[in-house]
Amino acid sequence: MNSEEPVISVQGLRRTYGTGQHTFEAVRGVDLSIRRGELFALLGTNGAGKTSLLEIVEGIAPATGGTVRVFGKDPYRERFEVRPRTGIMLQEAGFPADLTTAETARMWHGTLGKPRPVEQCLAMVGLSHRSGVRVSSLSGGERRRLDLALAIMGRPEILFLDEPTTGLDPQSRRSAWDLVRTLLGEGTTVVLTTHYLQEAEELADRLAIMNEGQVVRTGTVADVVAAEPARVRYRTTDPELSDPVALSALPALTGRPRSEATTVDLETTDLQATLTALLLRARERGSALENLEASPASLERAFLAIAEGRDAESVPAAAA
Ligand SMILES: Nc1ncnc2c1ncn2[C@@H]1O[C@H](COP(=O)(O)OP(=O)(O)OP(=O)(O)O)[C@@H](O)[C@H]1O
Repeated sequence: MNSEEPVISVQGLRRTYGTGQHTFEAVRGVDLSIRRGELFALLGTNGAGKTSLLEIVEGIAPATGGTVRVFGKDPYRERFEVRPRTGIMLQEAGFPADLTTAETARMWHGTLGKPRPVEQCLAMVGLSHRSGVRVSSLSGGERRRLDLALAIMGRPEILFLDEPTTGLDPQSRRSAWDLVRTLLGEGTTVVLTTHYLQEAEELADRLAIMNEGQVVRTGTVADVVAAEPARVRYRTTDPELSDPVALSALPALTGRPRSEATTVDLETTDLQATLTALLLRARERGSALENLEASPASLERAFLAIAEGRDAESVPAAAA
């Protein structure tokens, strides 16, 4: 395999659950390309299809349609070649409850080719002091960390992390991020799903946002944020500064200005240009812009716009 080729390549991927009249298409034609050594984050609302997609890429389930290649191979049909090179942390692991942390780790260790030592893995996730404790007595966050320890034990070239930090306290979450950064530094490719947008902002080289089984946005965090407008809001009693038609001449607006009672909302692709023109106009007229708020675009806003069906690219630009 050429080193320039993506380590994961997904084309036209579909996954349907059920048969006959009761089918549900959870993944509806997804294309993705993930490069060696990057962290790729998969974001989306509950039920968007992230896990359904990941399970196919992980080789756990077959695709209903389309193609997936991991290291240039089919991860489901050629599972025995692909699986030893990957590490998977599922949303729920299901360990035998009566084994201790160390026994669980040793059991998993025995199934791997060139594993990291058990003690090293437990230390990497901060669980050394819980080695002798039964899994049933671990806290939810400690179980997530044990999951992570097992996922990295086989020195995977690709690590799949499905909501790895759910249930972790803020300090443990940051420790997990540090561990992921260390693994990235060693050349590991990481595919992450998360509902913590800050996690994606901190870690992701590139990301995709899924909605209703499709990828609706992909790129770096900066690319995705750039597609989302900034917002300006103020209150005024000046009819000229609250008239949507008069305001439409302001530069860089996306969508039509909205005015309700005395509150005005604007969206812009260039916050500075719009604000400058607006403030000059207010000064010329001797009018006050009360409670003036200007908020730049963010990943959270881009996500919410997609989740609420207000996808930025589908909003028509205002007439200049
Ligand atoms: N075995 C199944 N049979 C039928 N429908 C399923 C099955 N598994 C998942 N689904 C449906 O497929 C859709 C996608 O589910 P999936 O778990 O992939 O979403 P997700 O993006 O991972 O969500 P979450 O963020 O909540 O984990 C959901 O509507 C879900 O109800």
